[in-house]
Amino acid sequence: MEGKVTFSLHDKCEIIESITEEIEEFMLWMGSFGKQEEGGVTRLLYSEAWRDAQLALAAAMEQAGLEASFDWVGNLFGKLPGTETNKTSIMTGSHVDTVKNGGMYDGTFGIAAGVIALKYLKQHFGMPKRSLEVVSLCEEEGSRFPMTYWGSGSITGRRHVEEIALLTDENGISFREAMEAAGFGSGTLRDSRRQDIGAFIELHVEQGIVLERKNLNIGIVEAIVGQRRYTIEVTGEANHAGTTPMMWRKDALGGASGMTQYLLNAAREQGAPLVATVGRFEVKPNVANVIPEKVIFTVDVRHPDATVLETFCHRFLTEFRKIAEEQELHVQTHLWMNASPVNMDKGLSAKIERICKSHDISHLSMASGAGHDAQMFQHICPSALIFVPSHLGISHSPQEYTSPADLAVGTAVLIELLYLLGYKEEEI
Ligand SMILES: NC(=O)NC(NC(N)=O)C(=O)[O-]
Ligand SMILES: [Zn+2]
Ligand SMILES: [Zn+2]
Repeated sequence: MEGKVTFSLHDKCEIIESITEEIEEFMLWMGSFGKQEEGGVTRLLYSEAWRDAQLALAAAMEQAGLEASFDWVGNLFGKLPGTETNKTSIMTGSHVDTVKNGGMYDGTFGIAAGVIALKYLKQHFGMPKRSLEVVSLCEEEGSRFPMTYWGSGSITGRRHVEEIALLTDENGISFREAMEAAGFGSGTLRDSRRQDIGAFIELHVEQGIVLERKNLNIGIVEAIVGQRRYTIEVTGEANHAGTTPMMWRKDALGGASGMTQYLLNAAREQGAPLVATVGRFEVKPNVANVIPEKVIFTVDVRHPDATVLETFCHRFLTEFRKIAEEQELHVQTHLWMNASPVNMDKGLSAKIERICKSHDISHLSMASGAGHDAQMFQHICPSALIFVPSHLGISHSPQEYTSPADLAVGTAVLIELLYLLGYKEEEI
């Protein structure tokens, strides 16, 4: 194979043409696992839909000529073993889990593109010198349990089994129980921690509107924002809605809504790029004629600067305590996600830029306001994050959409990058 084929603009067009339909079909097929009546996709970690998707993906990987295997937590790998066995692996992929009633592309695209890229490379160039792997990461979103990056975190040593011991989902099912019911967390599977990854490349939909507005094909991510998530529990006193005068109530919802208003106003005041979200809000007992006894809600705050993020969080937590005290409520705050801002690898990003330039693919260096598995990998190896446009900038919604043509351009860039690293042994 050596020297037989080199990439050129002509080849790139051919690649795009030959994979456009394939990627579209793959995406639609994956979107059928966890398809909701409301139109979106729900694949929560270790659920039936999640398991069906992982098992079907394993079969698809084998069909594509890859060696498929699972690790202890349920990450799925498809490997094209390198002929030079002493070299570290080049890994690509993304997460298979979704938010509740989310889109078809978030996470899934990076896996689909990885499988198609490796299949293409094997068919056209045979076995690589350096092992190439595609990974379908078991969890990233934190949608079922208060735990994010469980897949990439387990591989990179940033998440540990002790952390899941006390976690339960909203139905009271424990993390352990769910993991074992799905067939994972057992001794027969190989340990998730990896020390042999030379580079990680994630292809993902932008989930924002920048690329589409600017009419560009590719985003090369320079940095990912820092992100914190809290669960806030406000406790008051349940009492009769008719007989309890307003000034003698301990209304948990009154307090929680004041906290929410404070948070959102403070975020607006602070201005971009800071963002704050209350995405979950649970009232107990949630009955019309009972003063709410308890409210549990989540806070998600993001900013690219760690100090600004820290200062803002300190400010709203102090105010939450003040509001609780004034209204004779009890407030408990639990920080369960604290991801620092991360810069992606400059060398890999420069390579991606070079590929785009050489093929006249329009591109932009940009920041990511969403969290990504690539930020976990960047802690252990050079990692890159490549975006393709999201139509109307909508994500975490059934309306999420990227055209097959845009997906194919991203996949073609991935193919070339993997080719350079795996077959041409370009230095990382
Ligand atoms: N790409 C994502 O949608 N990531 C999401 N999930 C995490 N873990 O950051 C998020 O909320 O940004
Ligand atoms: Zn997401
Ligand atoms: Zn994602």
